[in-house]
Amino acid sequence: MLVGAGGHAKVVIEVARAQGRFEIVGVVDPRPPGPRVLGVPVLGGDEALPRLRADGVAWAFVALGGNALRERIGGELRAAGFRLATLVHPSAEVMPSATVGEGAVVMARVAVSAEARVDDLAILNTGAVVEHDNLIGAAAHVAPLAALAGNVRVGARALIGVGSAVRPGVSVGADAVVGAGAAVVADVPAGATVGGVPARPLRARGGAAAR
Ligand SMILES: CC(=O)SCCNC(=O)CCNC(=O)[C@H](O)C(C)(C)COP(=O)(O)OP(=O)(O)OC[C@H]1O[C@@H](n2cnc3c(N)ncnc32)[C@H](O)[C@@H]1OP(=O)(O)O
Repeated sequence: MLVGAGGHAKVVIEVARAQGRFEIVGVVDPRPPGPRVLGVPVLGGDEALPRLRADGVAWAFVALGGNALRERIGGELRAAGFRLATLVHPSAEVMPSATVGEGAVVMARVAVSAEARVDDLAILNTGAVVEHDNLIGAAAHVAPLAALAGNVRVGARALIGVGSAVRPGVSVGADAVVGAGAAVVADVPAGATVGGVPARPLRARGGAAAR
């Protein structure tokens, strides 16, 4: 069962189908765009969760792009007795010494290198490169084609924007945002928004949709 019926959920459904480990019985979303998402039925809003658990649905996945929201809903699902699935597209390369946490998704053509650690509820989006010894914090999001060199640390709920690059050994703090196309050459404080080449603090206006 998935929580969320938006664009991110569509990709998650495709990844789950390609992986072939889980049968998706339905989607839960209080404001779905329609009765089905890629053919998967919408089963209702949050009120449907206890019934699904009672009916024997054991596994859940939070298919929501917002990092803080995904972390919160993941905690609520666990408290309600669900286990969080780990979804990995078959075209992704996850080296044997790397680990990927519960509730995390690894999209198509992602590379996760030696001894990288990807914590629970993280998103590694299409084509991202997570090099050796990286630590990707809980509910962080590495967007499509972002490249993290060796020994990079990404804090919980941080967003590494599409197509950005992060220098070896750099730490990006919790809840920070790295803008699309940035080159991050120095540590980013928790909660900061940076962008550009090299990345500098931005006076971001905070549009949630842009994230
Ligand atoms: C499958 C998927 O879609 S996954 C989606 C992953 N999401 C992303 O990668 C999104 C990353 N987000 C961004 O890059 C956003 O532009 C943000 C978060 C950096 C800023 O967004 P907002 O807070 O809405 O800021 P806004 O667009 O109003 O721009 C504020 C200023 O920063 C500048 N700016 C915005 N983004 C960037 C950027 N990536 N690099 C450099 N400068 C930027 C703007 O030009 C503007 O400058 P000005 O004040 O001189 O006019």
